[in-house]
Amino acid sequence: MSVYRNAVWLVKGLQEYTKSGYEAAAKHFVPADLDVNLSGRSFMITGANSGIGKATAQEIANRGGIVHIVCRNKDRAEAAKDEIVERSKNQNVHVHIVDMSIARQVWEFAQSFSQTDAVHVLINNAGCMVNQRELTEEGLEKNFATNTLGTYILTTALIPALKKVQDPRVVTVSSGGMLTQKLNVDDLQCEKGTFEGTAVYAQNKRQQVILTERWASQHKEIHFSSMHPGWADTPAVQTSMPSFHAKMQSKLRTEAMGADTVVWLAAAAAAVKQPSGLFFQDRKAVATHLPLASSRSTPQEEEKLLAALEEFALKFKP
Ligand SMILES: NC(=O)c1ccc[n+]([C@@H]2O[C@H](COP(=O)([O-])OP(=O)(O)OC[C@H]3O[C@@H](n4cnc5c(N)ncnc54)[C@H](O)[C@@H]3O)[C@@H](O)[C@H]2O)c1
Repeated sequence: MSVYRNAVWLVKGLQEYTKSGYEAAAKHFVPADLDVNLSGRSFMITGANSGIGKATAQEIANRGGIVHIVCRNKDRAEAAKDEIVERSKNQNVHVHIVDMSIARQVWEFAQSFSQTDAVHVLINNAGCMVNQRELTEEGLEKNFATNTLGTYILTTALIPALKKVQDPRVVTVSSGGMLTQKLNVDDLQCEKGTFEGTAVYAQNKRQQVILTERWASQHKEIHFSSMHPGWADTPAVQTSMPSFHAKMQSKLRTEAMGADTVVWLAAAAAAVKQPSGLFFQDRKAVATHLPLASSRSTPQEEEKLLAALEEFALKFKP
């Protein structure tokens, strides 16, 4: 089955996820959707010192939003902030230093942030594809800790604050790669079989899509969406997938093209006219399963994922 899924997905990717796929889709965009003034609205963006996250932060700052960038490395975060401020002339850009793979840090940050600041839109963008099985200082597999557990803790910890504001939204930057995976709750720490970074990453991205659906059904006051940015030329693709990057370089999207649907979901009025919980690509809700891929999970498997994440999260709650 995985050979079938990978083959169908690659053909789809070559048509849709590339720069030409973006240009074809963009012909149907409504440009006025992003003619918005975001002053007074607060956007938290994880992993915003580079790539899609930084391009998103720039677009939001350009429209007057209050931008909170959540990054691991202080120097890189400050440099990104300076660039965003310089280009947008918007001084309302704030840096927060958090390692999203360390559950305790994510908890502490979310709790202290919600005591002092408001958040209207949370953008879960930070992500990684670590190709060897590596453990965090808390003993968790690093891809899972960053992509799934970090996203889970930050989102659930901010839900009470999101419920206090007007038009709250959560956008999670997943990946079309998740289409190759069926949810697997039996090996969240990747202890069984051979470790393959791309598959582990895609499994985490599937988990993000399921979390988005679950959160949408549990918290009706908040608009949740997950999305695929397409294949964009970013540091993550250059370092984690060097041979894919070398082969595809001329066909990859720019970072701004990758960020377009994130910005649209975070800022456009049209986005919240769509139901909550869907998966987007190029400003359109798209299927979360390939045809005949047998990748659907049962409600019991999804409940098991949520219960496991809750258990991990509570273990590290300060
Ligand atoms: N570029 C693509 O083609 C593509 C395709 C599908 C999905 N994505 C997703 O887009 C998102 C952004 O990736 P990108 O391609 O812009 O790459 P990127 O490397 O530029 O961005 C990833 C960001 O996440 C940050 N990050 C990683 N681990 C972190 C941690 N532990 N704590 C805090 N921050 C951390 C990085 O520092 C970086 O700023 C990711 O979630 C990625 O999975 C990208």
